[in-house]
Amino acid sequence: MTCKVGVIGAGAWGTALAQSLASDGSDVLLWARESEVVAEINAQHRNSLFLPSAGLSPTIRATGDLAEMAGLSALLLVVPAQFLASIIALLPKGEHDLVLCAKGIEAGTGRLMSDVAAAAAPDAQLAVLSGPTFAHEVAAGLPTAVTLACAGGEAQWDRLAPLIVRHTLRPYYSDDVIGAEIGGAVKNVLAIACGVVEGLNLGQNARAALIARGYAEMLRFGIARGARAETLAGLCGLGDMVLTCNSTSSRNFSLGLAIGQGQSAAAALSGKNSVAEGAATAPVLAELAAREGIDMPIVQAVCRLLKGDAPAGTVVEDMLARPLRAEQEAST
Ligand SMILES: NC(=O)C1=CN([C@@H]2O[C@H](COP(=O)(O)OP(=O)(O)OC[C@H]3O[C@@H](n4cnc5c(N)ncnc54)[C@H](O)[C@@H]3O)[C@@H](O)[C@H]2O)C=CC1
Ligand SMILES: O=C(CO)COP(=O)(O)O
Repeated sequence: MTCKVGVIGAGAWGTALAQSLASDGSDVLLWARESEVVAEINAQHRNSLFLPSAGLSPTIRATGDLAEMAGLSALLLVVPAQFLASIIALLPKGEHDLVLCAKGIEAGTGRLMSDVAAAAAPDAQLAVLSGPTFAHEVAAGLPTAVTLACAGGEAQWDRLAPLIVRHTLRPYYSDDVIGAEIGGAVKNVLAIACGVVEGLNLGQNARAALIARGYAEMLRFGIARGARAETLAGLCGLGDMVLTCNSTSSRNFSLGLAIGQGQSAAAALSGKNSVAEGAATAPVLAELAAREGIDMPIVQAVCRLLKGDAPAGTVVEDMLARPLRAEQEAST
């Protein structure tokens, strides 16, 4: 079978997406940065560094050479957000579909992933794949649904959906690329906050309040940037919050949990192979919100905790002391 789809980035999510694509016998080309990951996938059909739970299909071929991606119809970009610009600059140029799968905002520039990709690959057709998708569940073939937001509208969806859909991976169409990106980027920061609440043993009422008020922050930021509210209410926004704000399988939630239990963010993040995107996104998101006059107190509180400005208990006391306000103002 001819290979049509390439996956760039063999962390947990890129490996799981490759496994899903290969689940019907399709050939998949998977680029890994680490030579030992390339070797292990090709020889043993495993990725013990990033997704140790999964056995991989022999129709996944790993490579360390991005030039091999030339000529493929669609490339799924699954490197962490902070590395997207450097990797995309190395890709063969072309009019292929680039599907952005990282959830984050570029530190230093404040660019969304679609801004990064549009600048580096002006001829490519951009789409965003995002939703509630723990990698180990997708790799195990458990049912999962995602938003596939296509900048090129339905014509692009007609090309891409057949390449991505599988028995247990179900994409839903959207043309709201910005909404899909903002949902995924902001929920990672909110998942850190929910982990802190868990670490402090503040109870389930507090977590539910944080999810609802965090969603109001996501809406305010998203709408100010041109996202549609209904996109954020879907899989890539609220759907992904329901997953990651409630589970220690989330690296972002687990980071917050460690902070709530008294560890510094630096200690909780050190020595890890895996990424907690919210840690890099929170400061740049807070800065963008402040610059644009968008009220995001939970995001600001996460930033204080990541910087180590105050103990978690003090940050929570400050949140509780905020002036009362009307709930519905949150989404206006
Ligand atoms: N793991 C998951 O369940 C999901 C992850 N995502 C998103 O996918 C993106 C990738 O995350 P994971 O696959 O989980 O990563 P991971 O945490 O499993 O692995 C880290 C990745 O970073 C790469 N990396 C490290 N340094 C690099 C550098 N200098 N340049 C380029 N790449 C470098 C590694 O090669 C590896 O692919 C993130 O934006 C994450 O939010 C989205 C949905 C689900
Ligand atoms: O985005 C994810 C699931 O949708 C994965 O979340 P974490 O990056 O917090 O593990």
